[in-house]
Amino acid sequence: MGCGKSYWSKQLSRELKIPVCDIDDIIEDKYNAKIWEIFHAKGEDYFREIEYQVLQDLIRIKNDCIVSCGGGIPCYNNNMALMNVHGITLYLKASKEYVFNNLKRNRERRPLIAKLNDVELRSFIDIKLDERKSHYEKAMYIIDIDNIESSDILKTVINCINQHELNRYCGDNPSVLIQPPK
Ligand SMILES: Nc1ncnc2c1ncn2[C@@H]1O[C@H](COP(=O)(O)OP(=O)(O)OP(=O)(O)O)[C@@H](O)[C@H]1O
Ligand SMILES: O=C(O)C1=C[C@@H](O)[C@@H](O)[C@H](O)C1
Ligand SMILES: [Mg+2]
Repeated sequence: MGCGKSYWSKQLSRELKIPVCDIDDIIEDKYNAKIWEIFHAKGEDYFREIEYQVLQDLIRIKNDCIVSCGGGIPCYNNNMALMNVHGITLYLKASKEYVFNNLKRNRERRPLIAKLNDVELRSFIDIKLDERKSHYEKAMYIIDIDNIESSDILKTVINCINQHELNRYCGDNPSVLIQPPK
């Protein structure tokens, strides 16, 4: 939630030349409405259902892409398990202060925090991150972004993906790892 998934996934997409699918953006395009408008008109339960549908659509299409999920996705339905089965999942773990600094700007675009003042926003982040922690931590990789220079975050994400692919390729035959290039 607010840790920079949308921001970093776009950078990652440019770097790896793999398309990015930001689930919030897909929903806004598909329903021709802003996320906050959907929340206001139809409520949160409806929004969680369409998030789930869009995630399933992305899985069905099976194109290689970088998916930036909404902050709530891992905590509803069986979304986290689905993402773990069908992709490589990374949690950009950020402290409450880091998230506050990201979210205090443009909060009107996020329906869950639009009407909160700074004190209320801090309290919301405090409660939500505690509530969501166990879901977020089911990701395959956890990157502690508070302790990484901003200029190194992308590199760390790419290293994680490469390492994952290498392990998957090698399976239980680690000798592949040490073969020199032909
Ligand atoms: N490294 C960064 N440098 C500058 N701005 C950043 C950085 N990371 C995040 N931001 C800004 O912080 C805000 C929150 O980031 P972003 O929207 O990417 O978070 P998110 O994890 O996608 O949130 P959500 O869970 O709501 O989808 C945005 O305004 C974004 O531009
Ligand atoms: O943390 C959340 O629950 C949300 C995060 C955003 O990505 C949007 O999906 C929406 O504002 C809800
Ligand atoms: Mg986002």
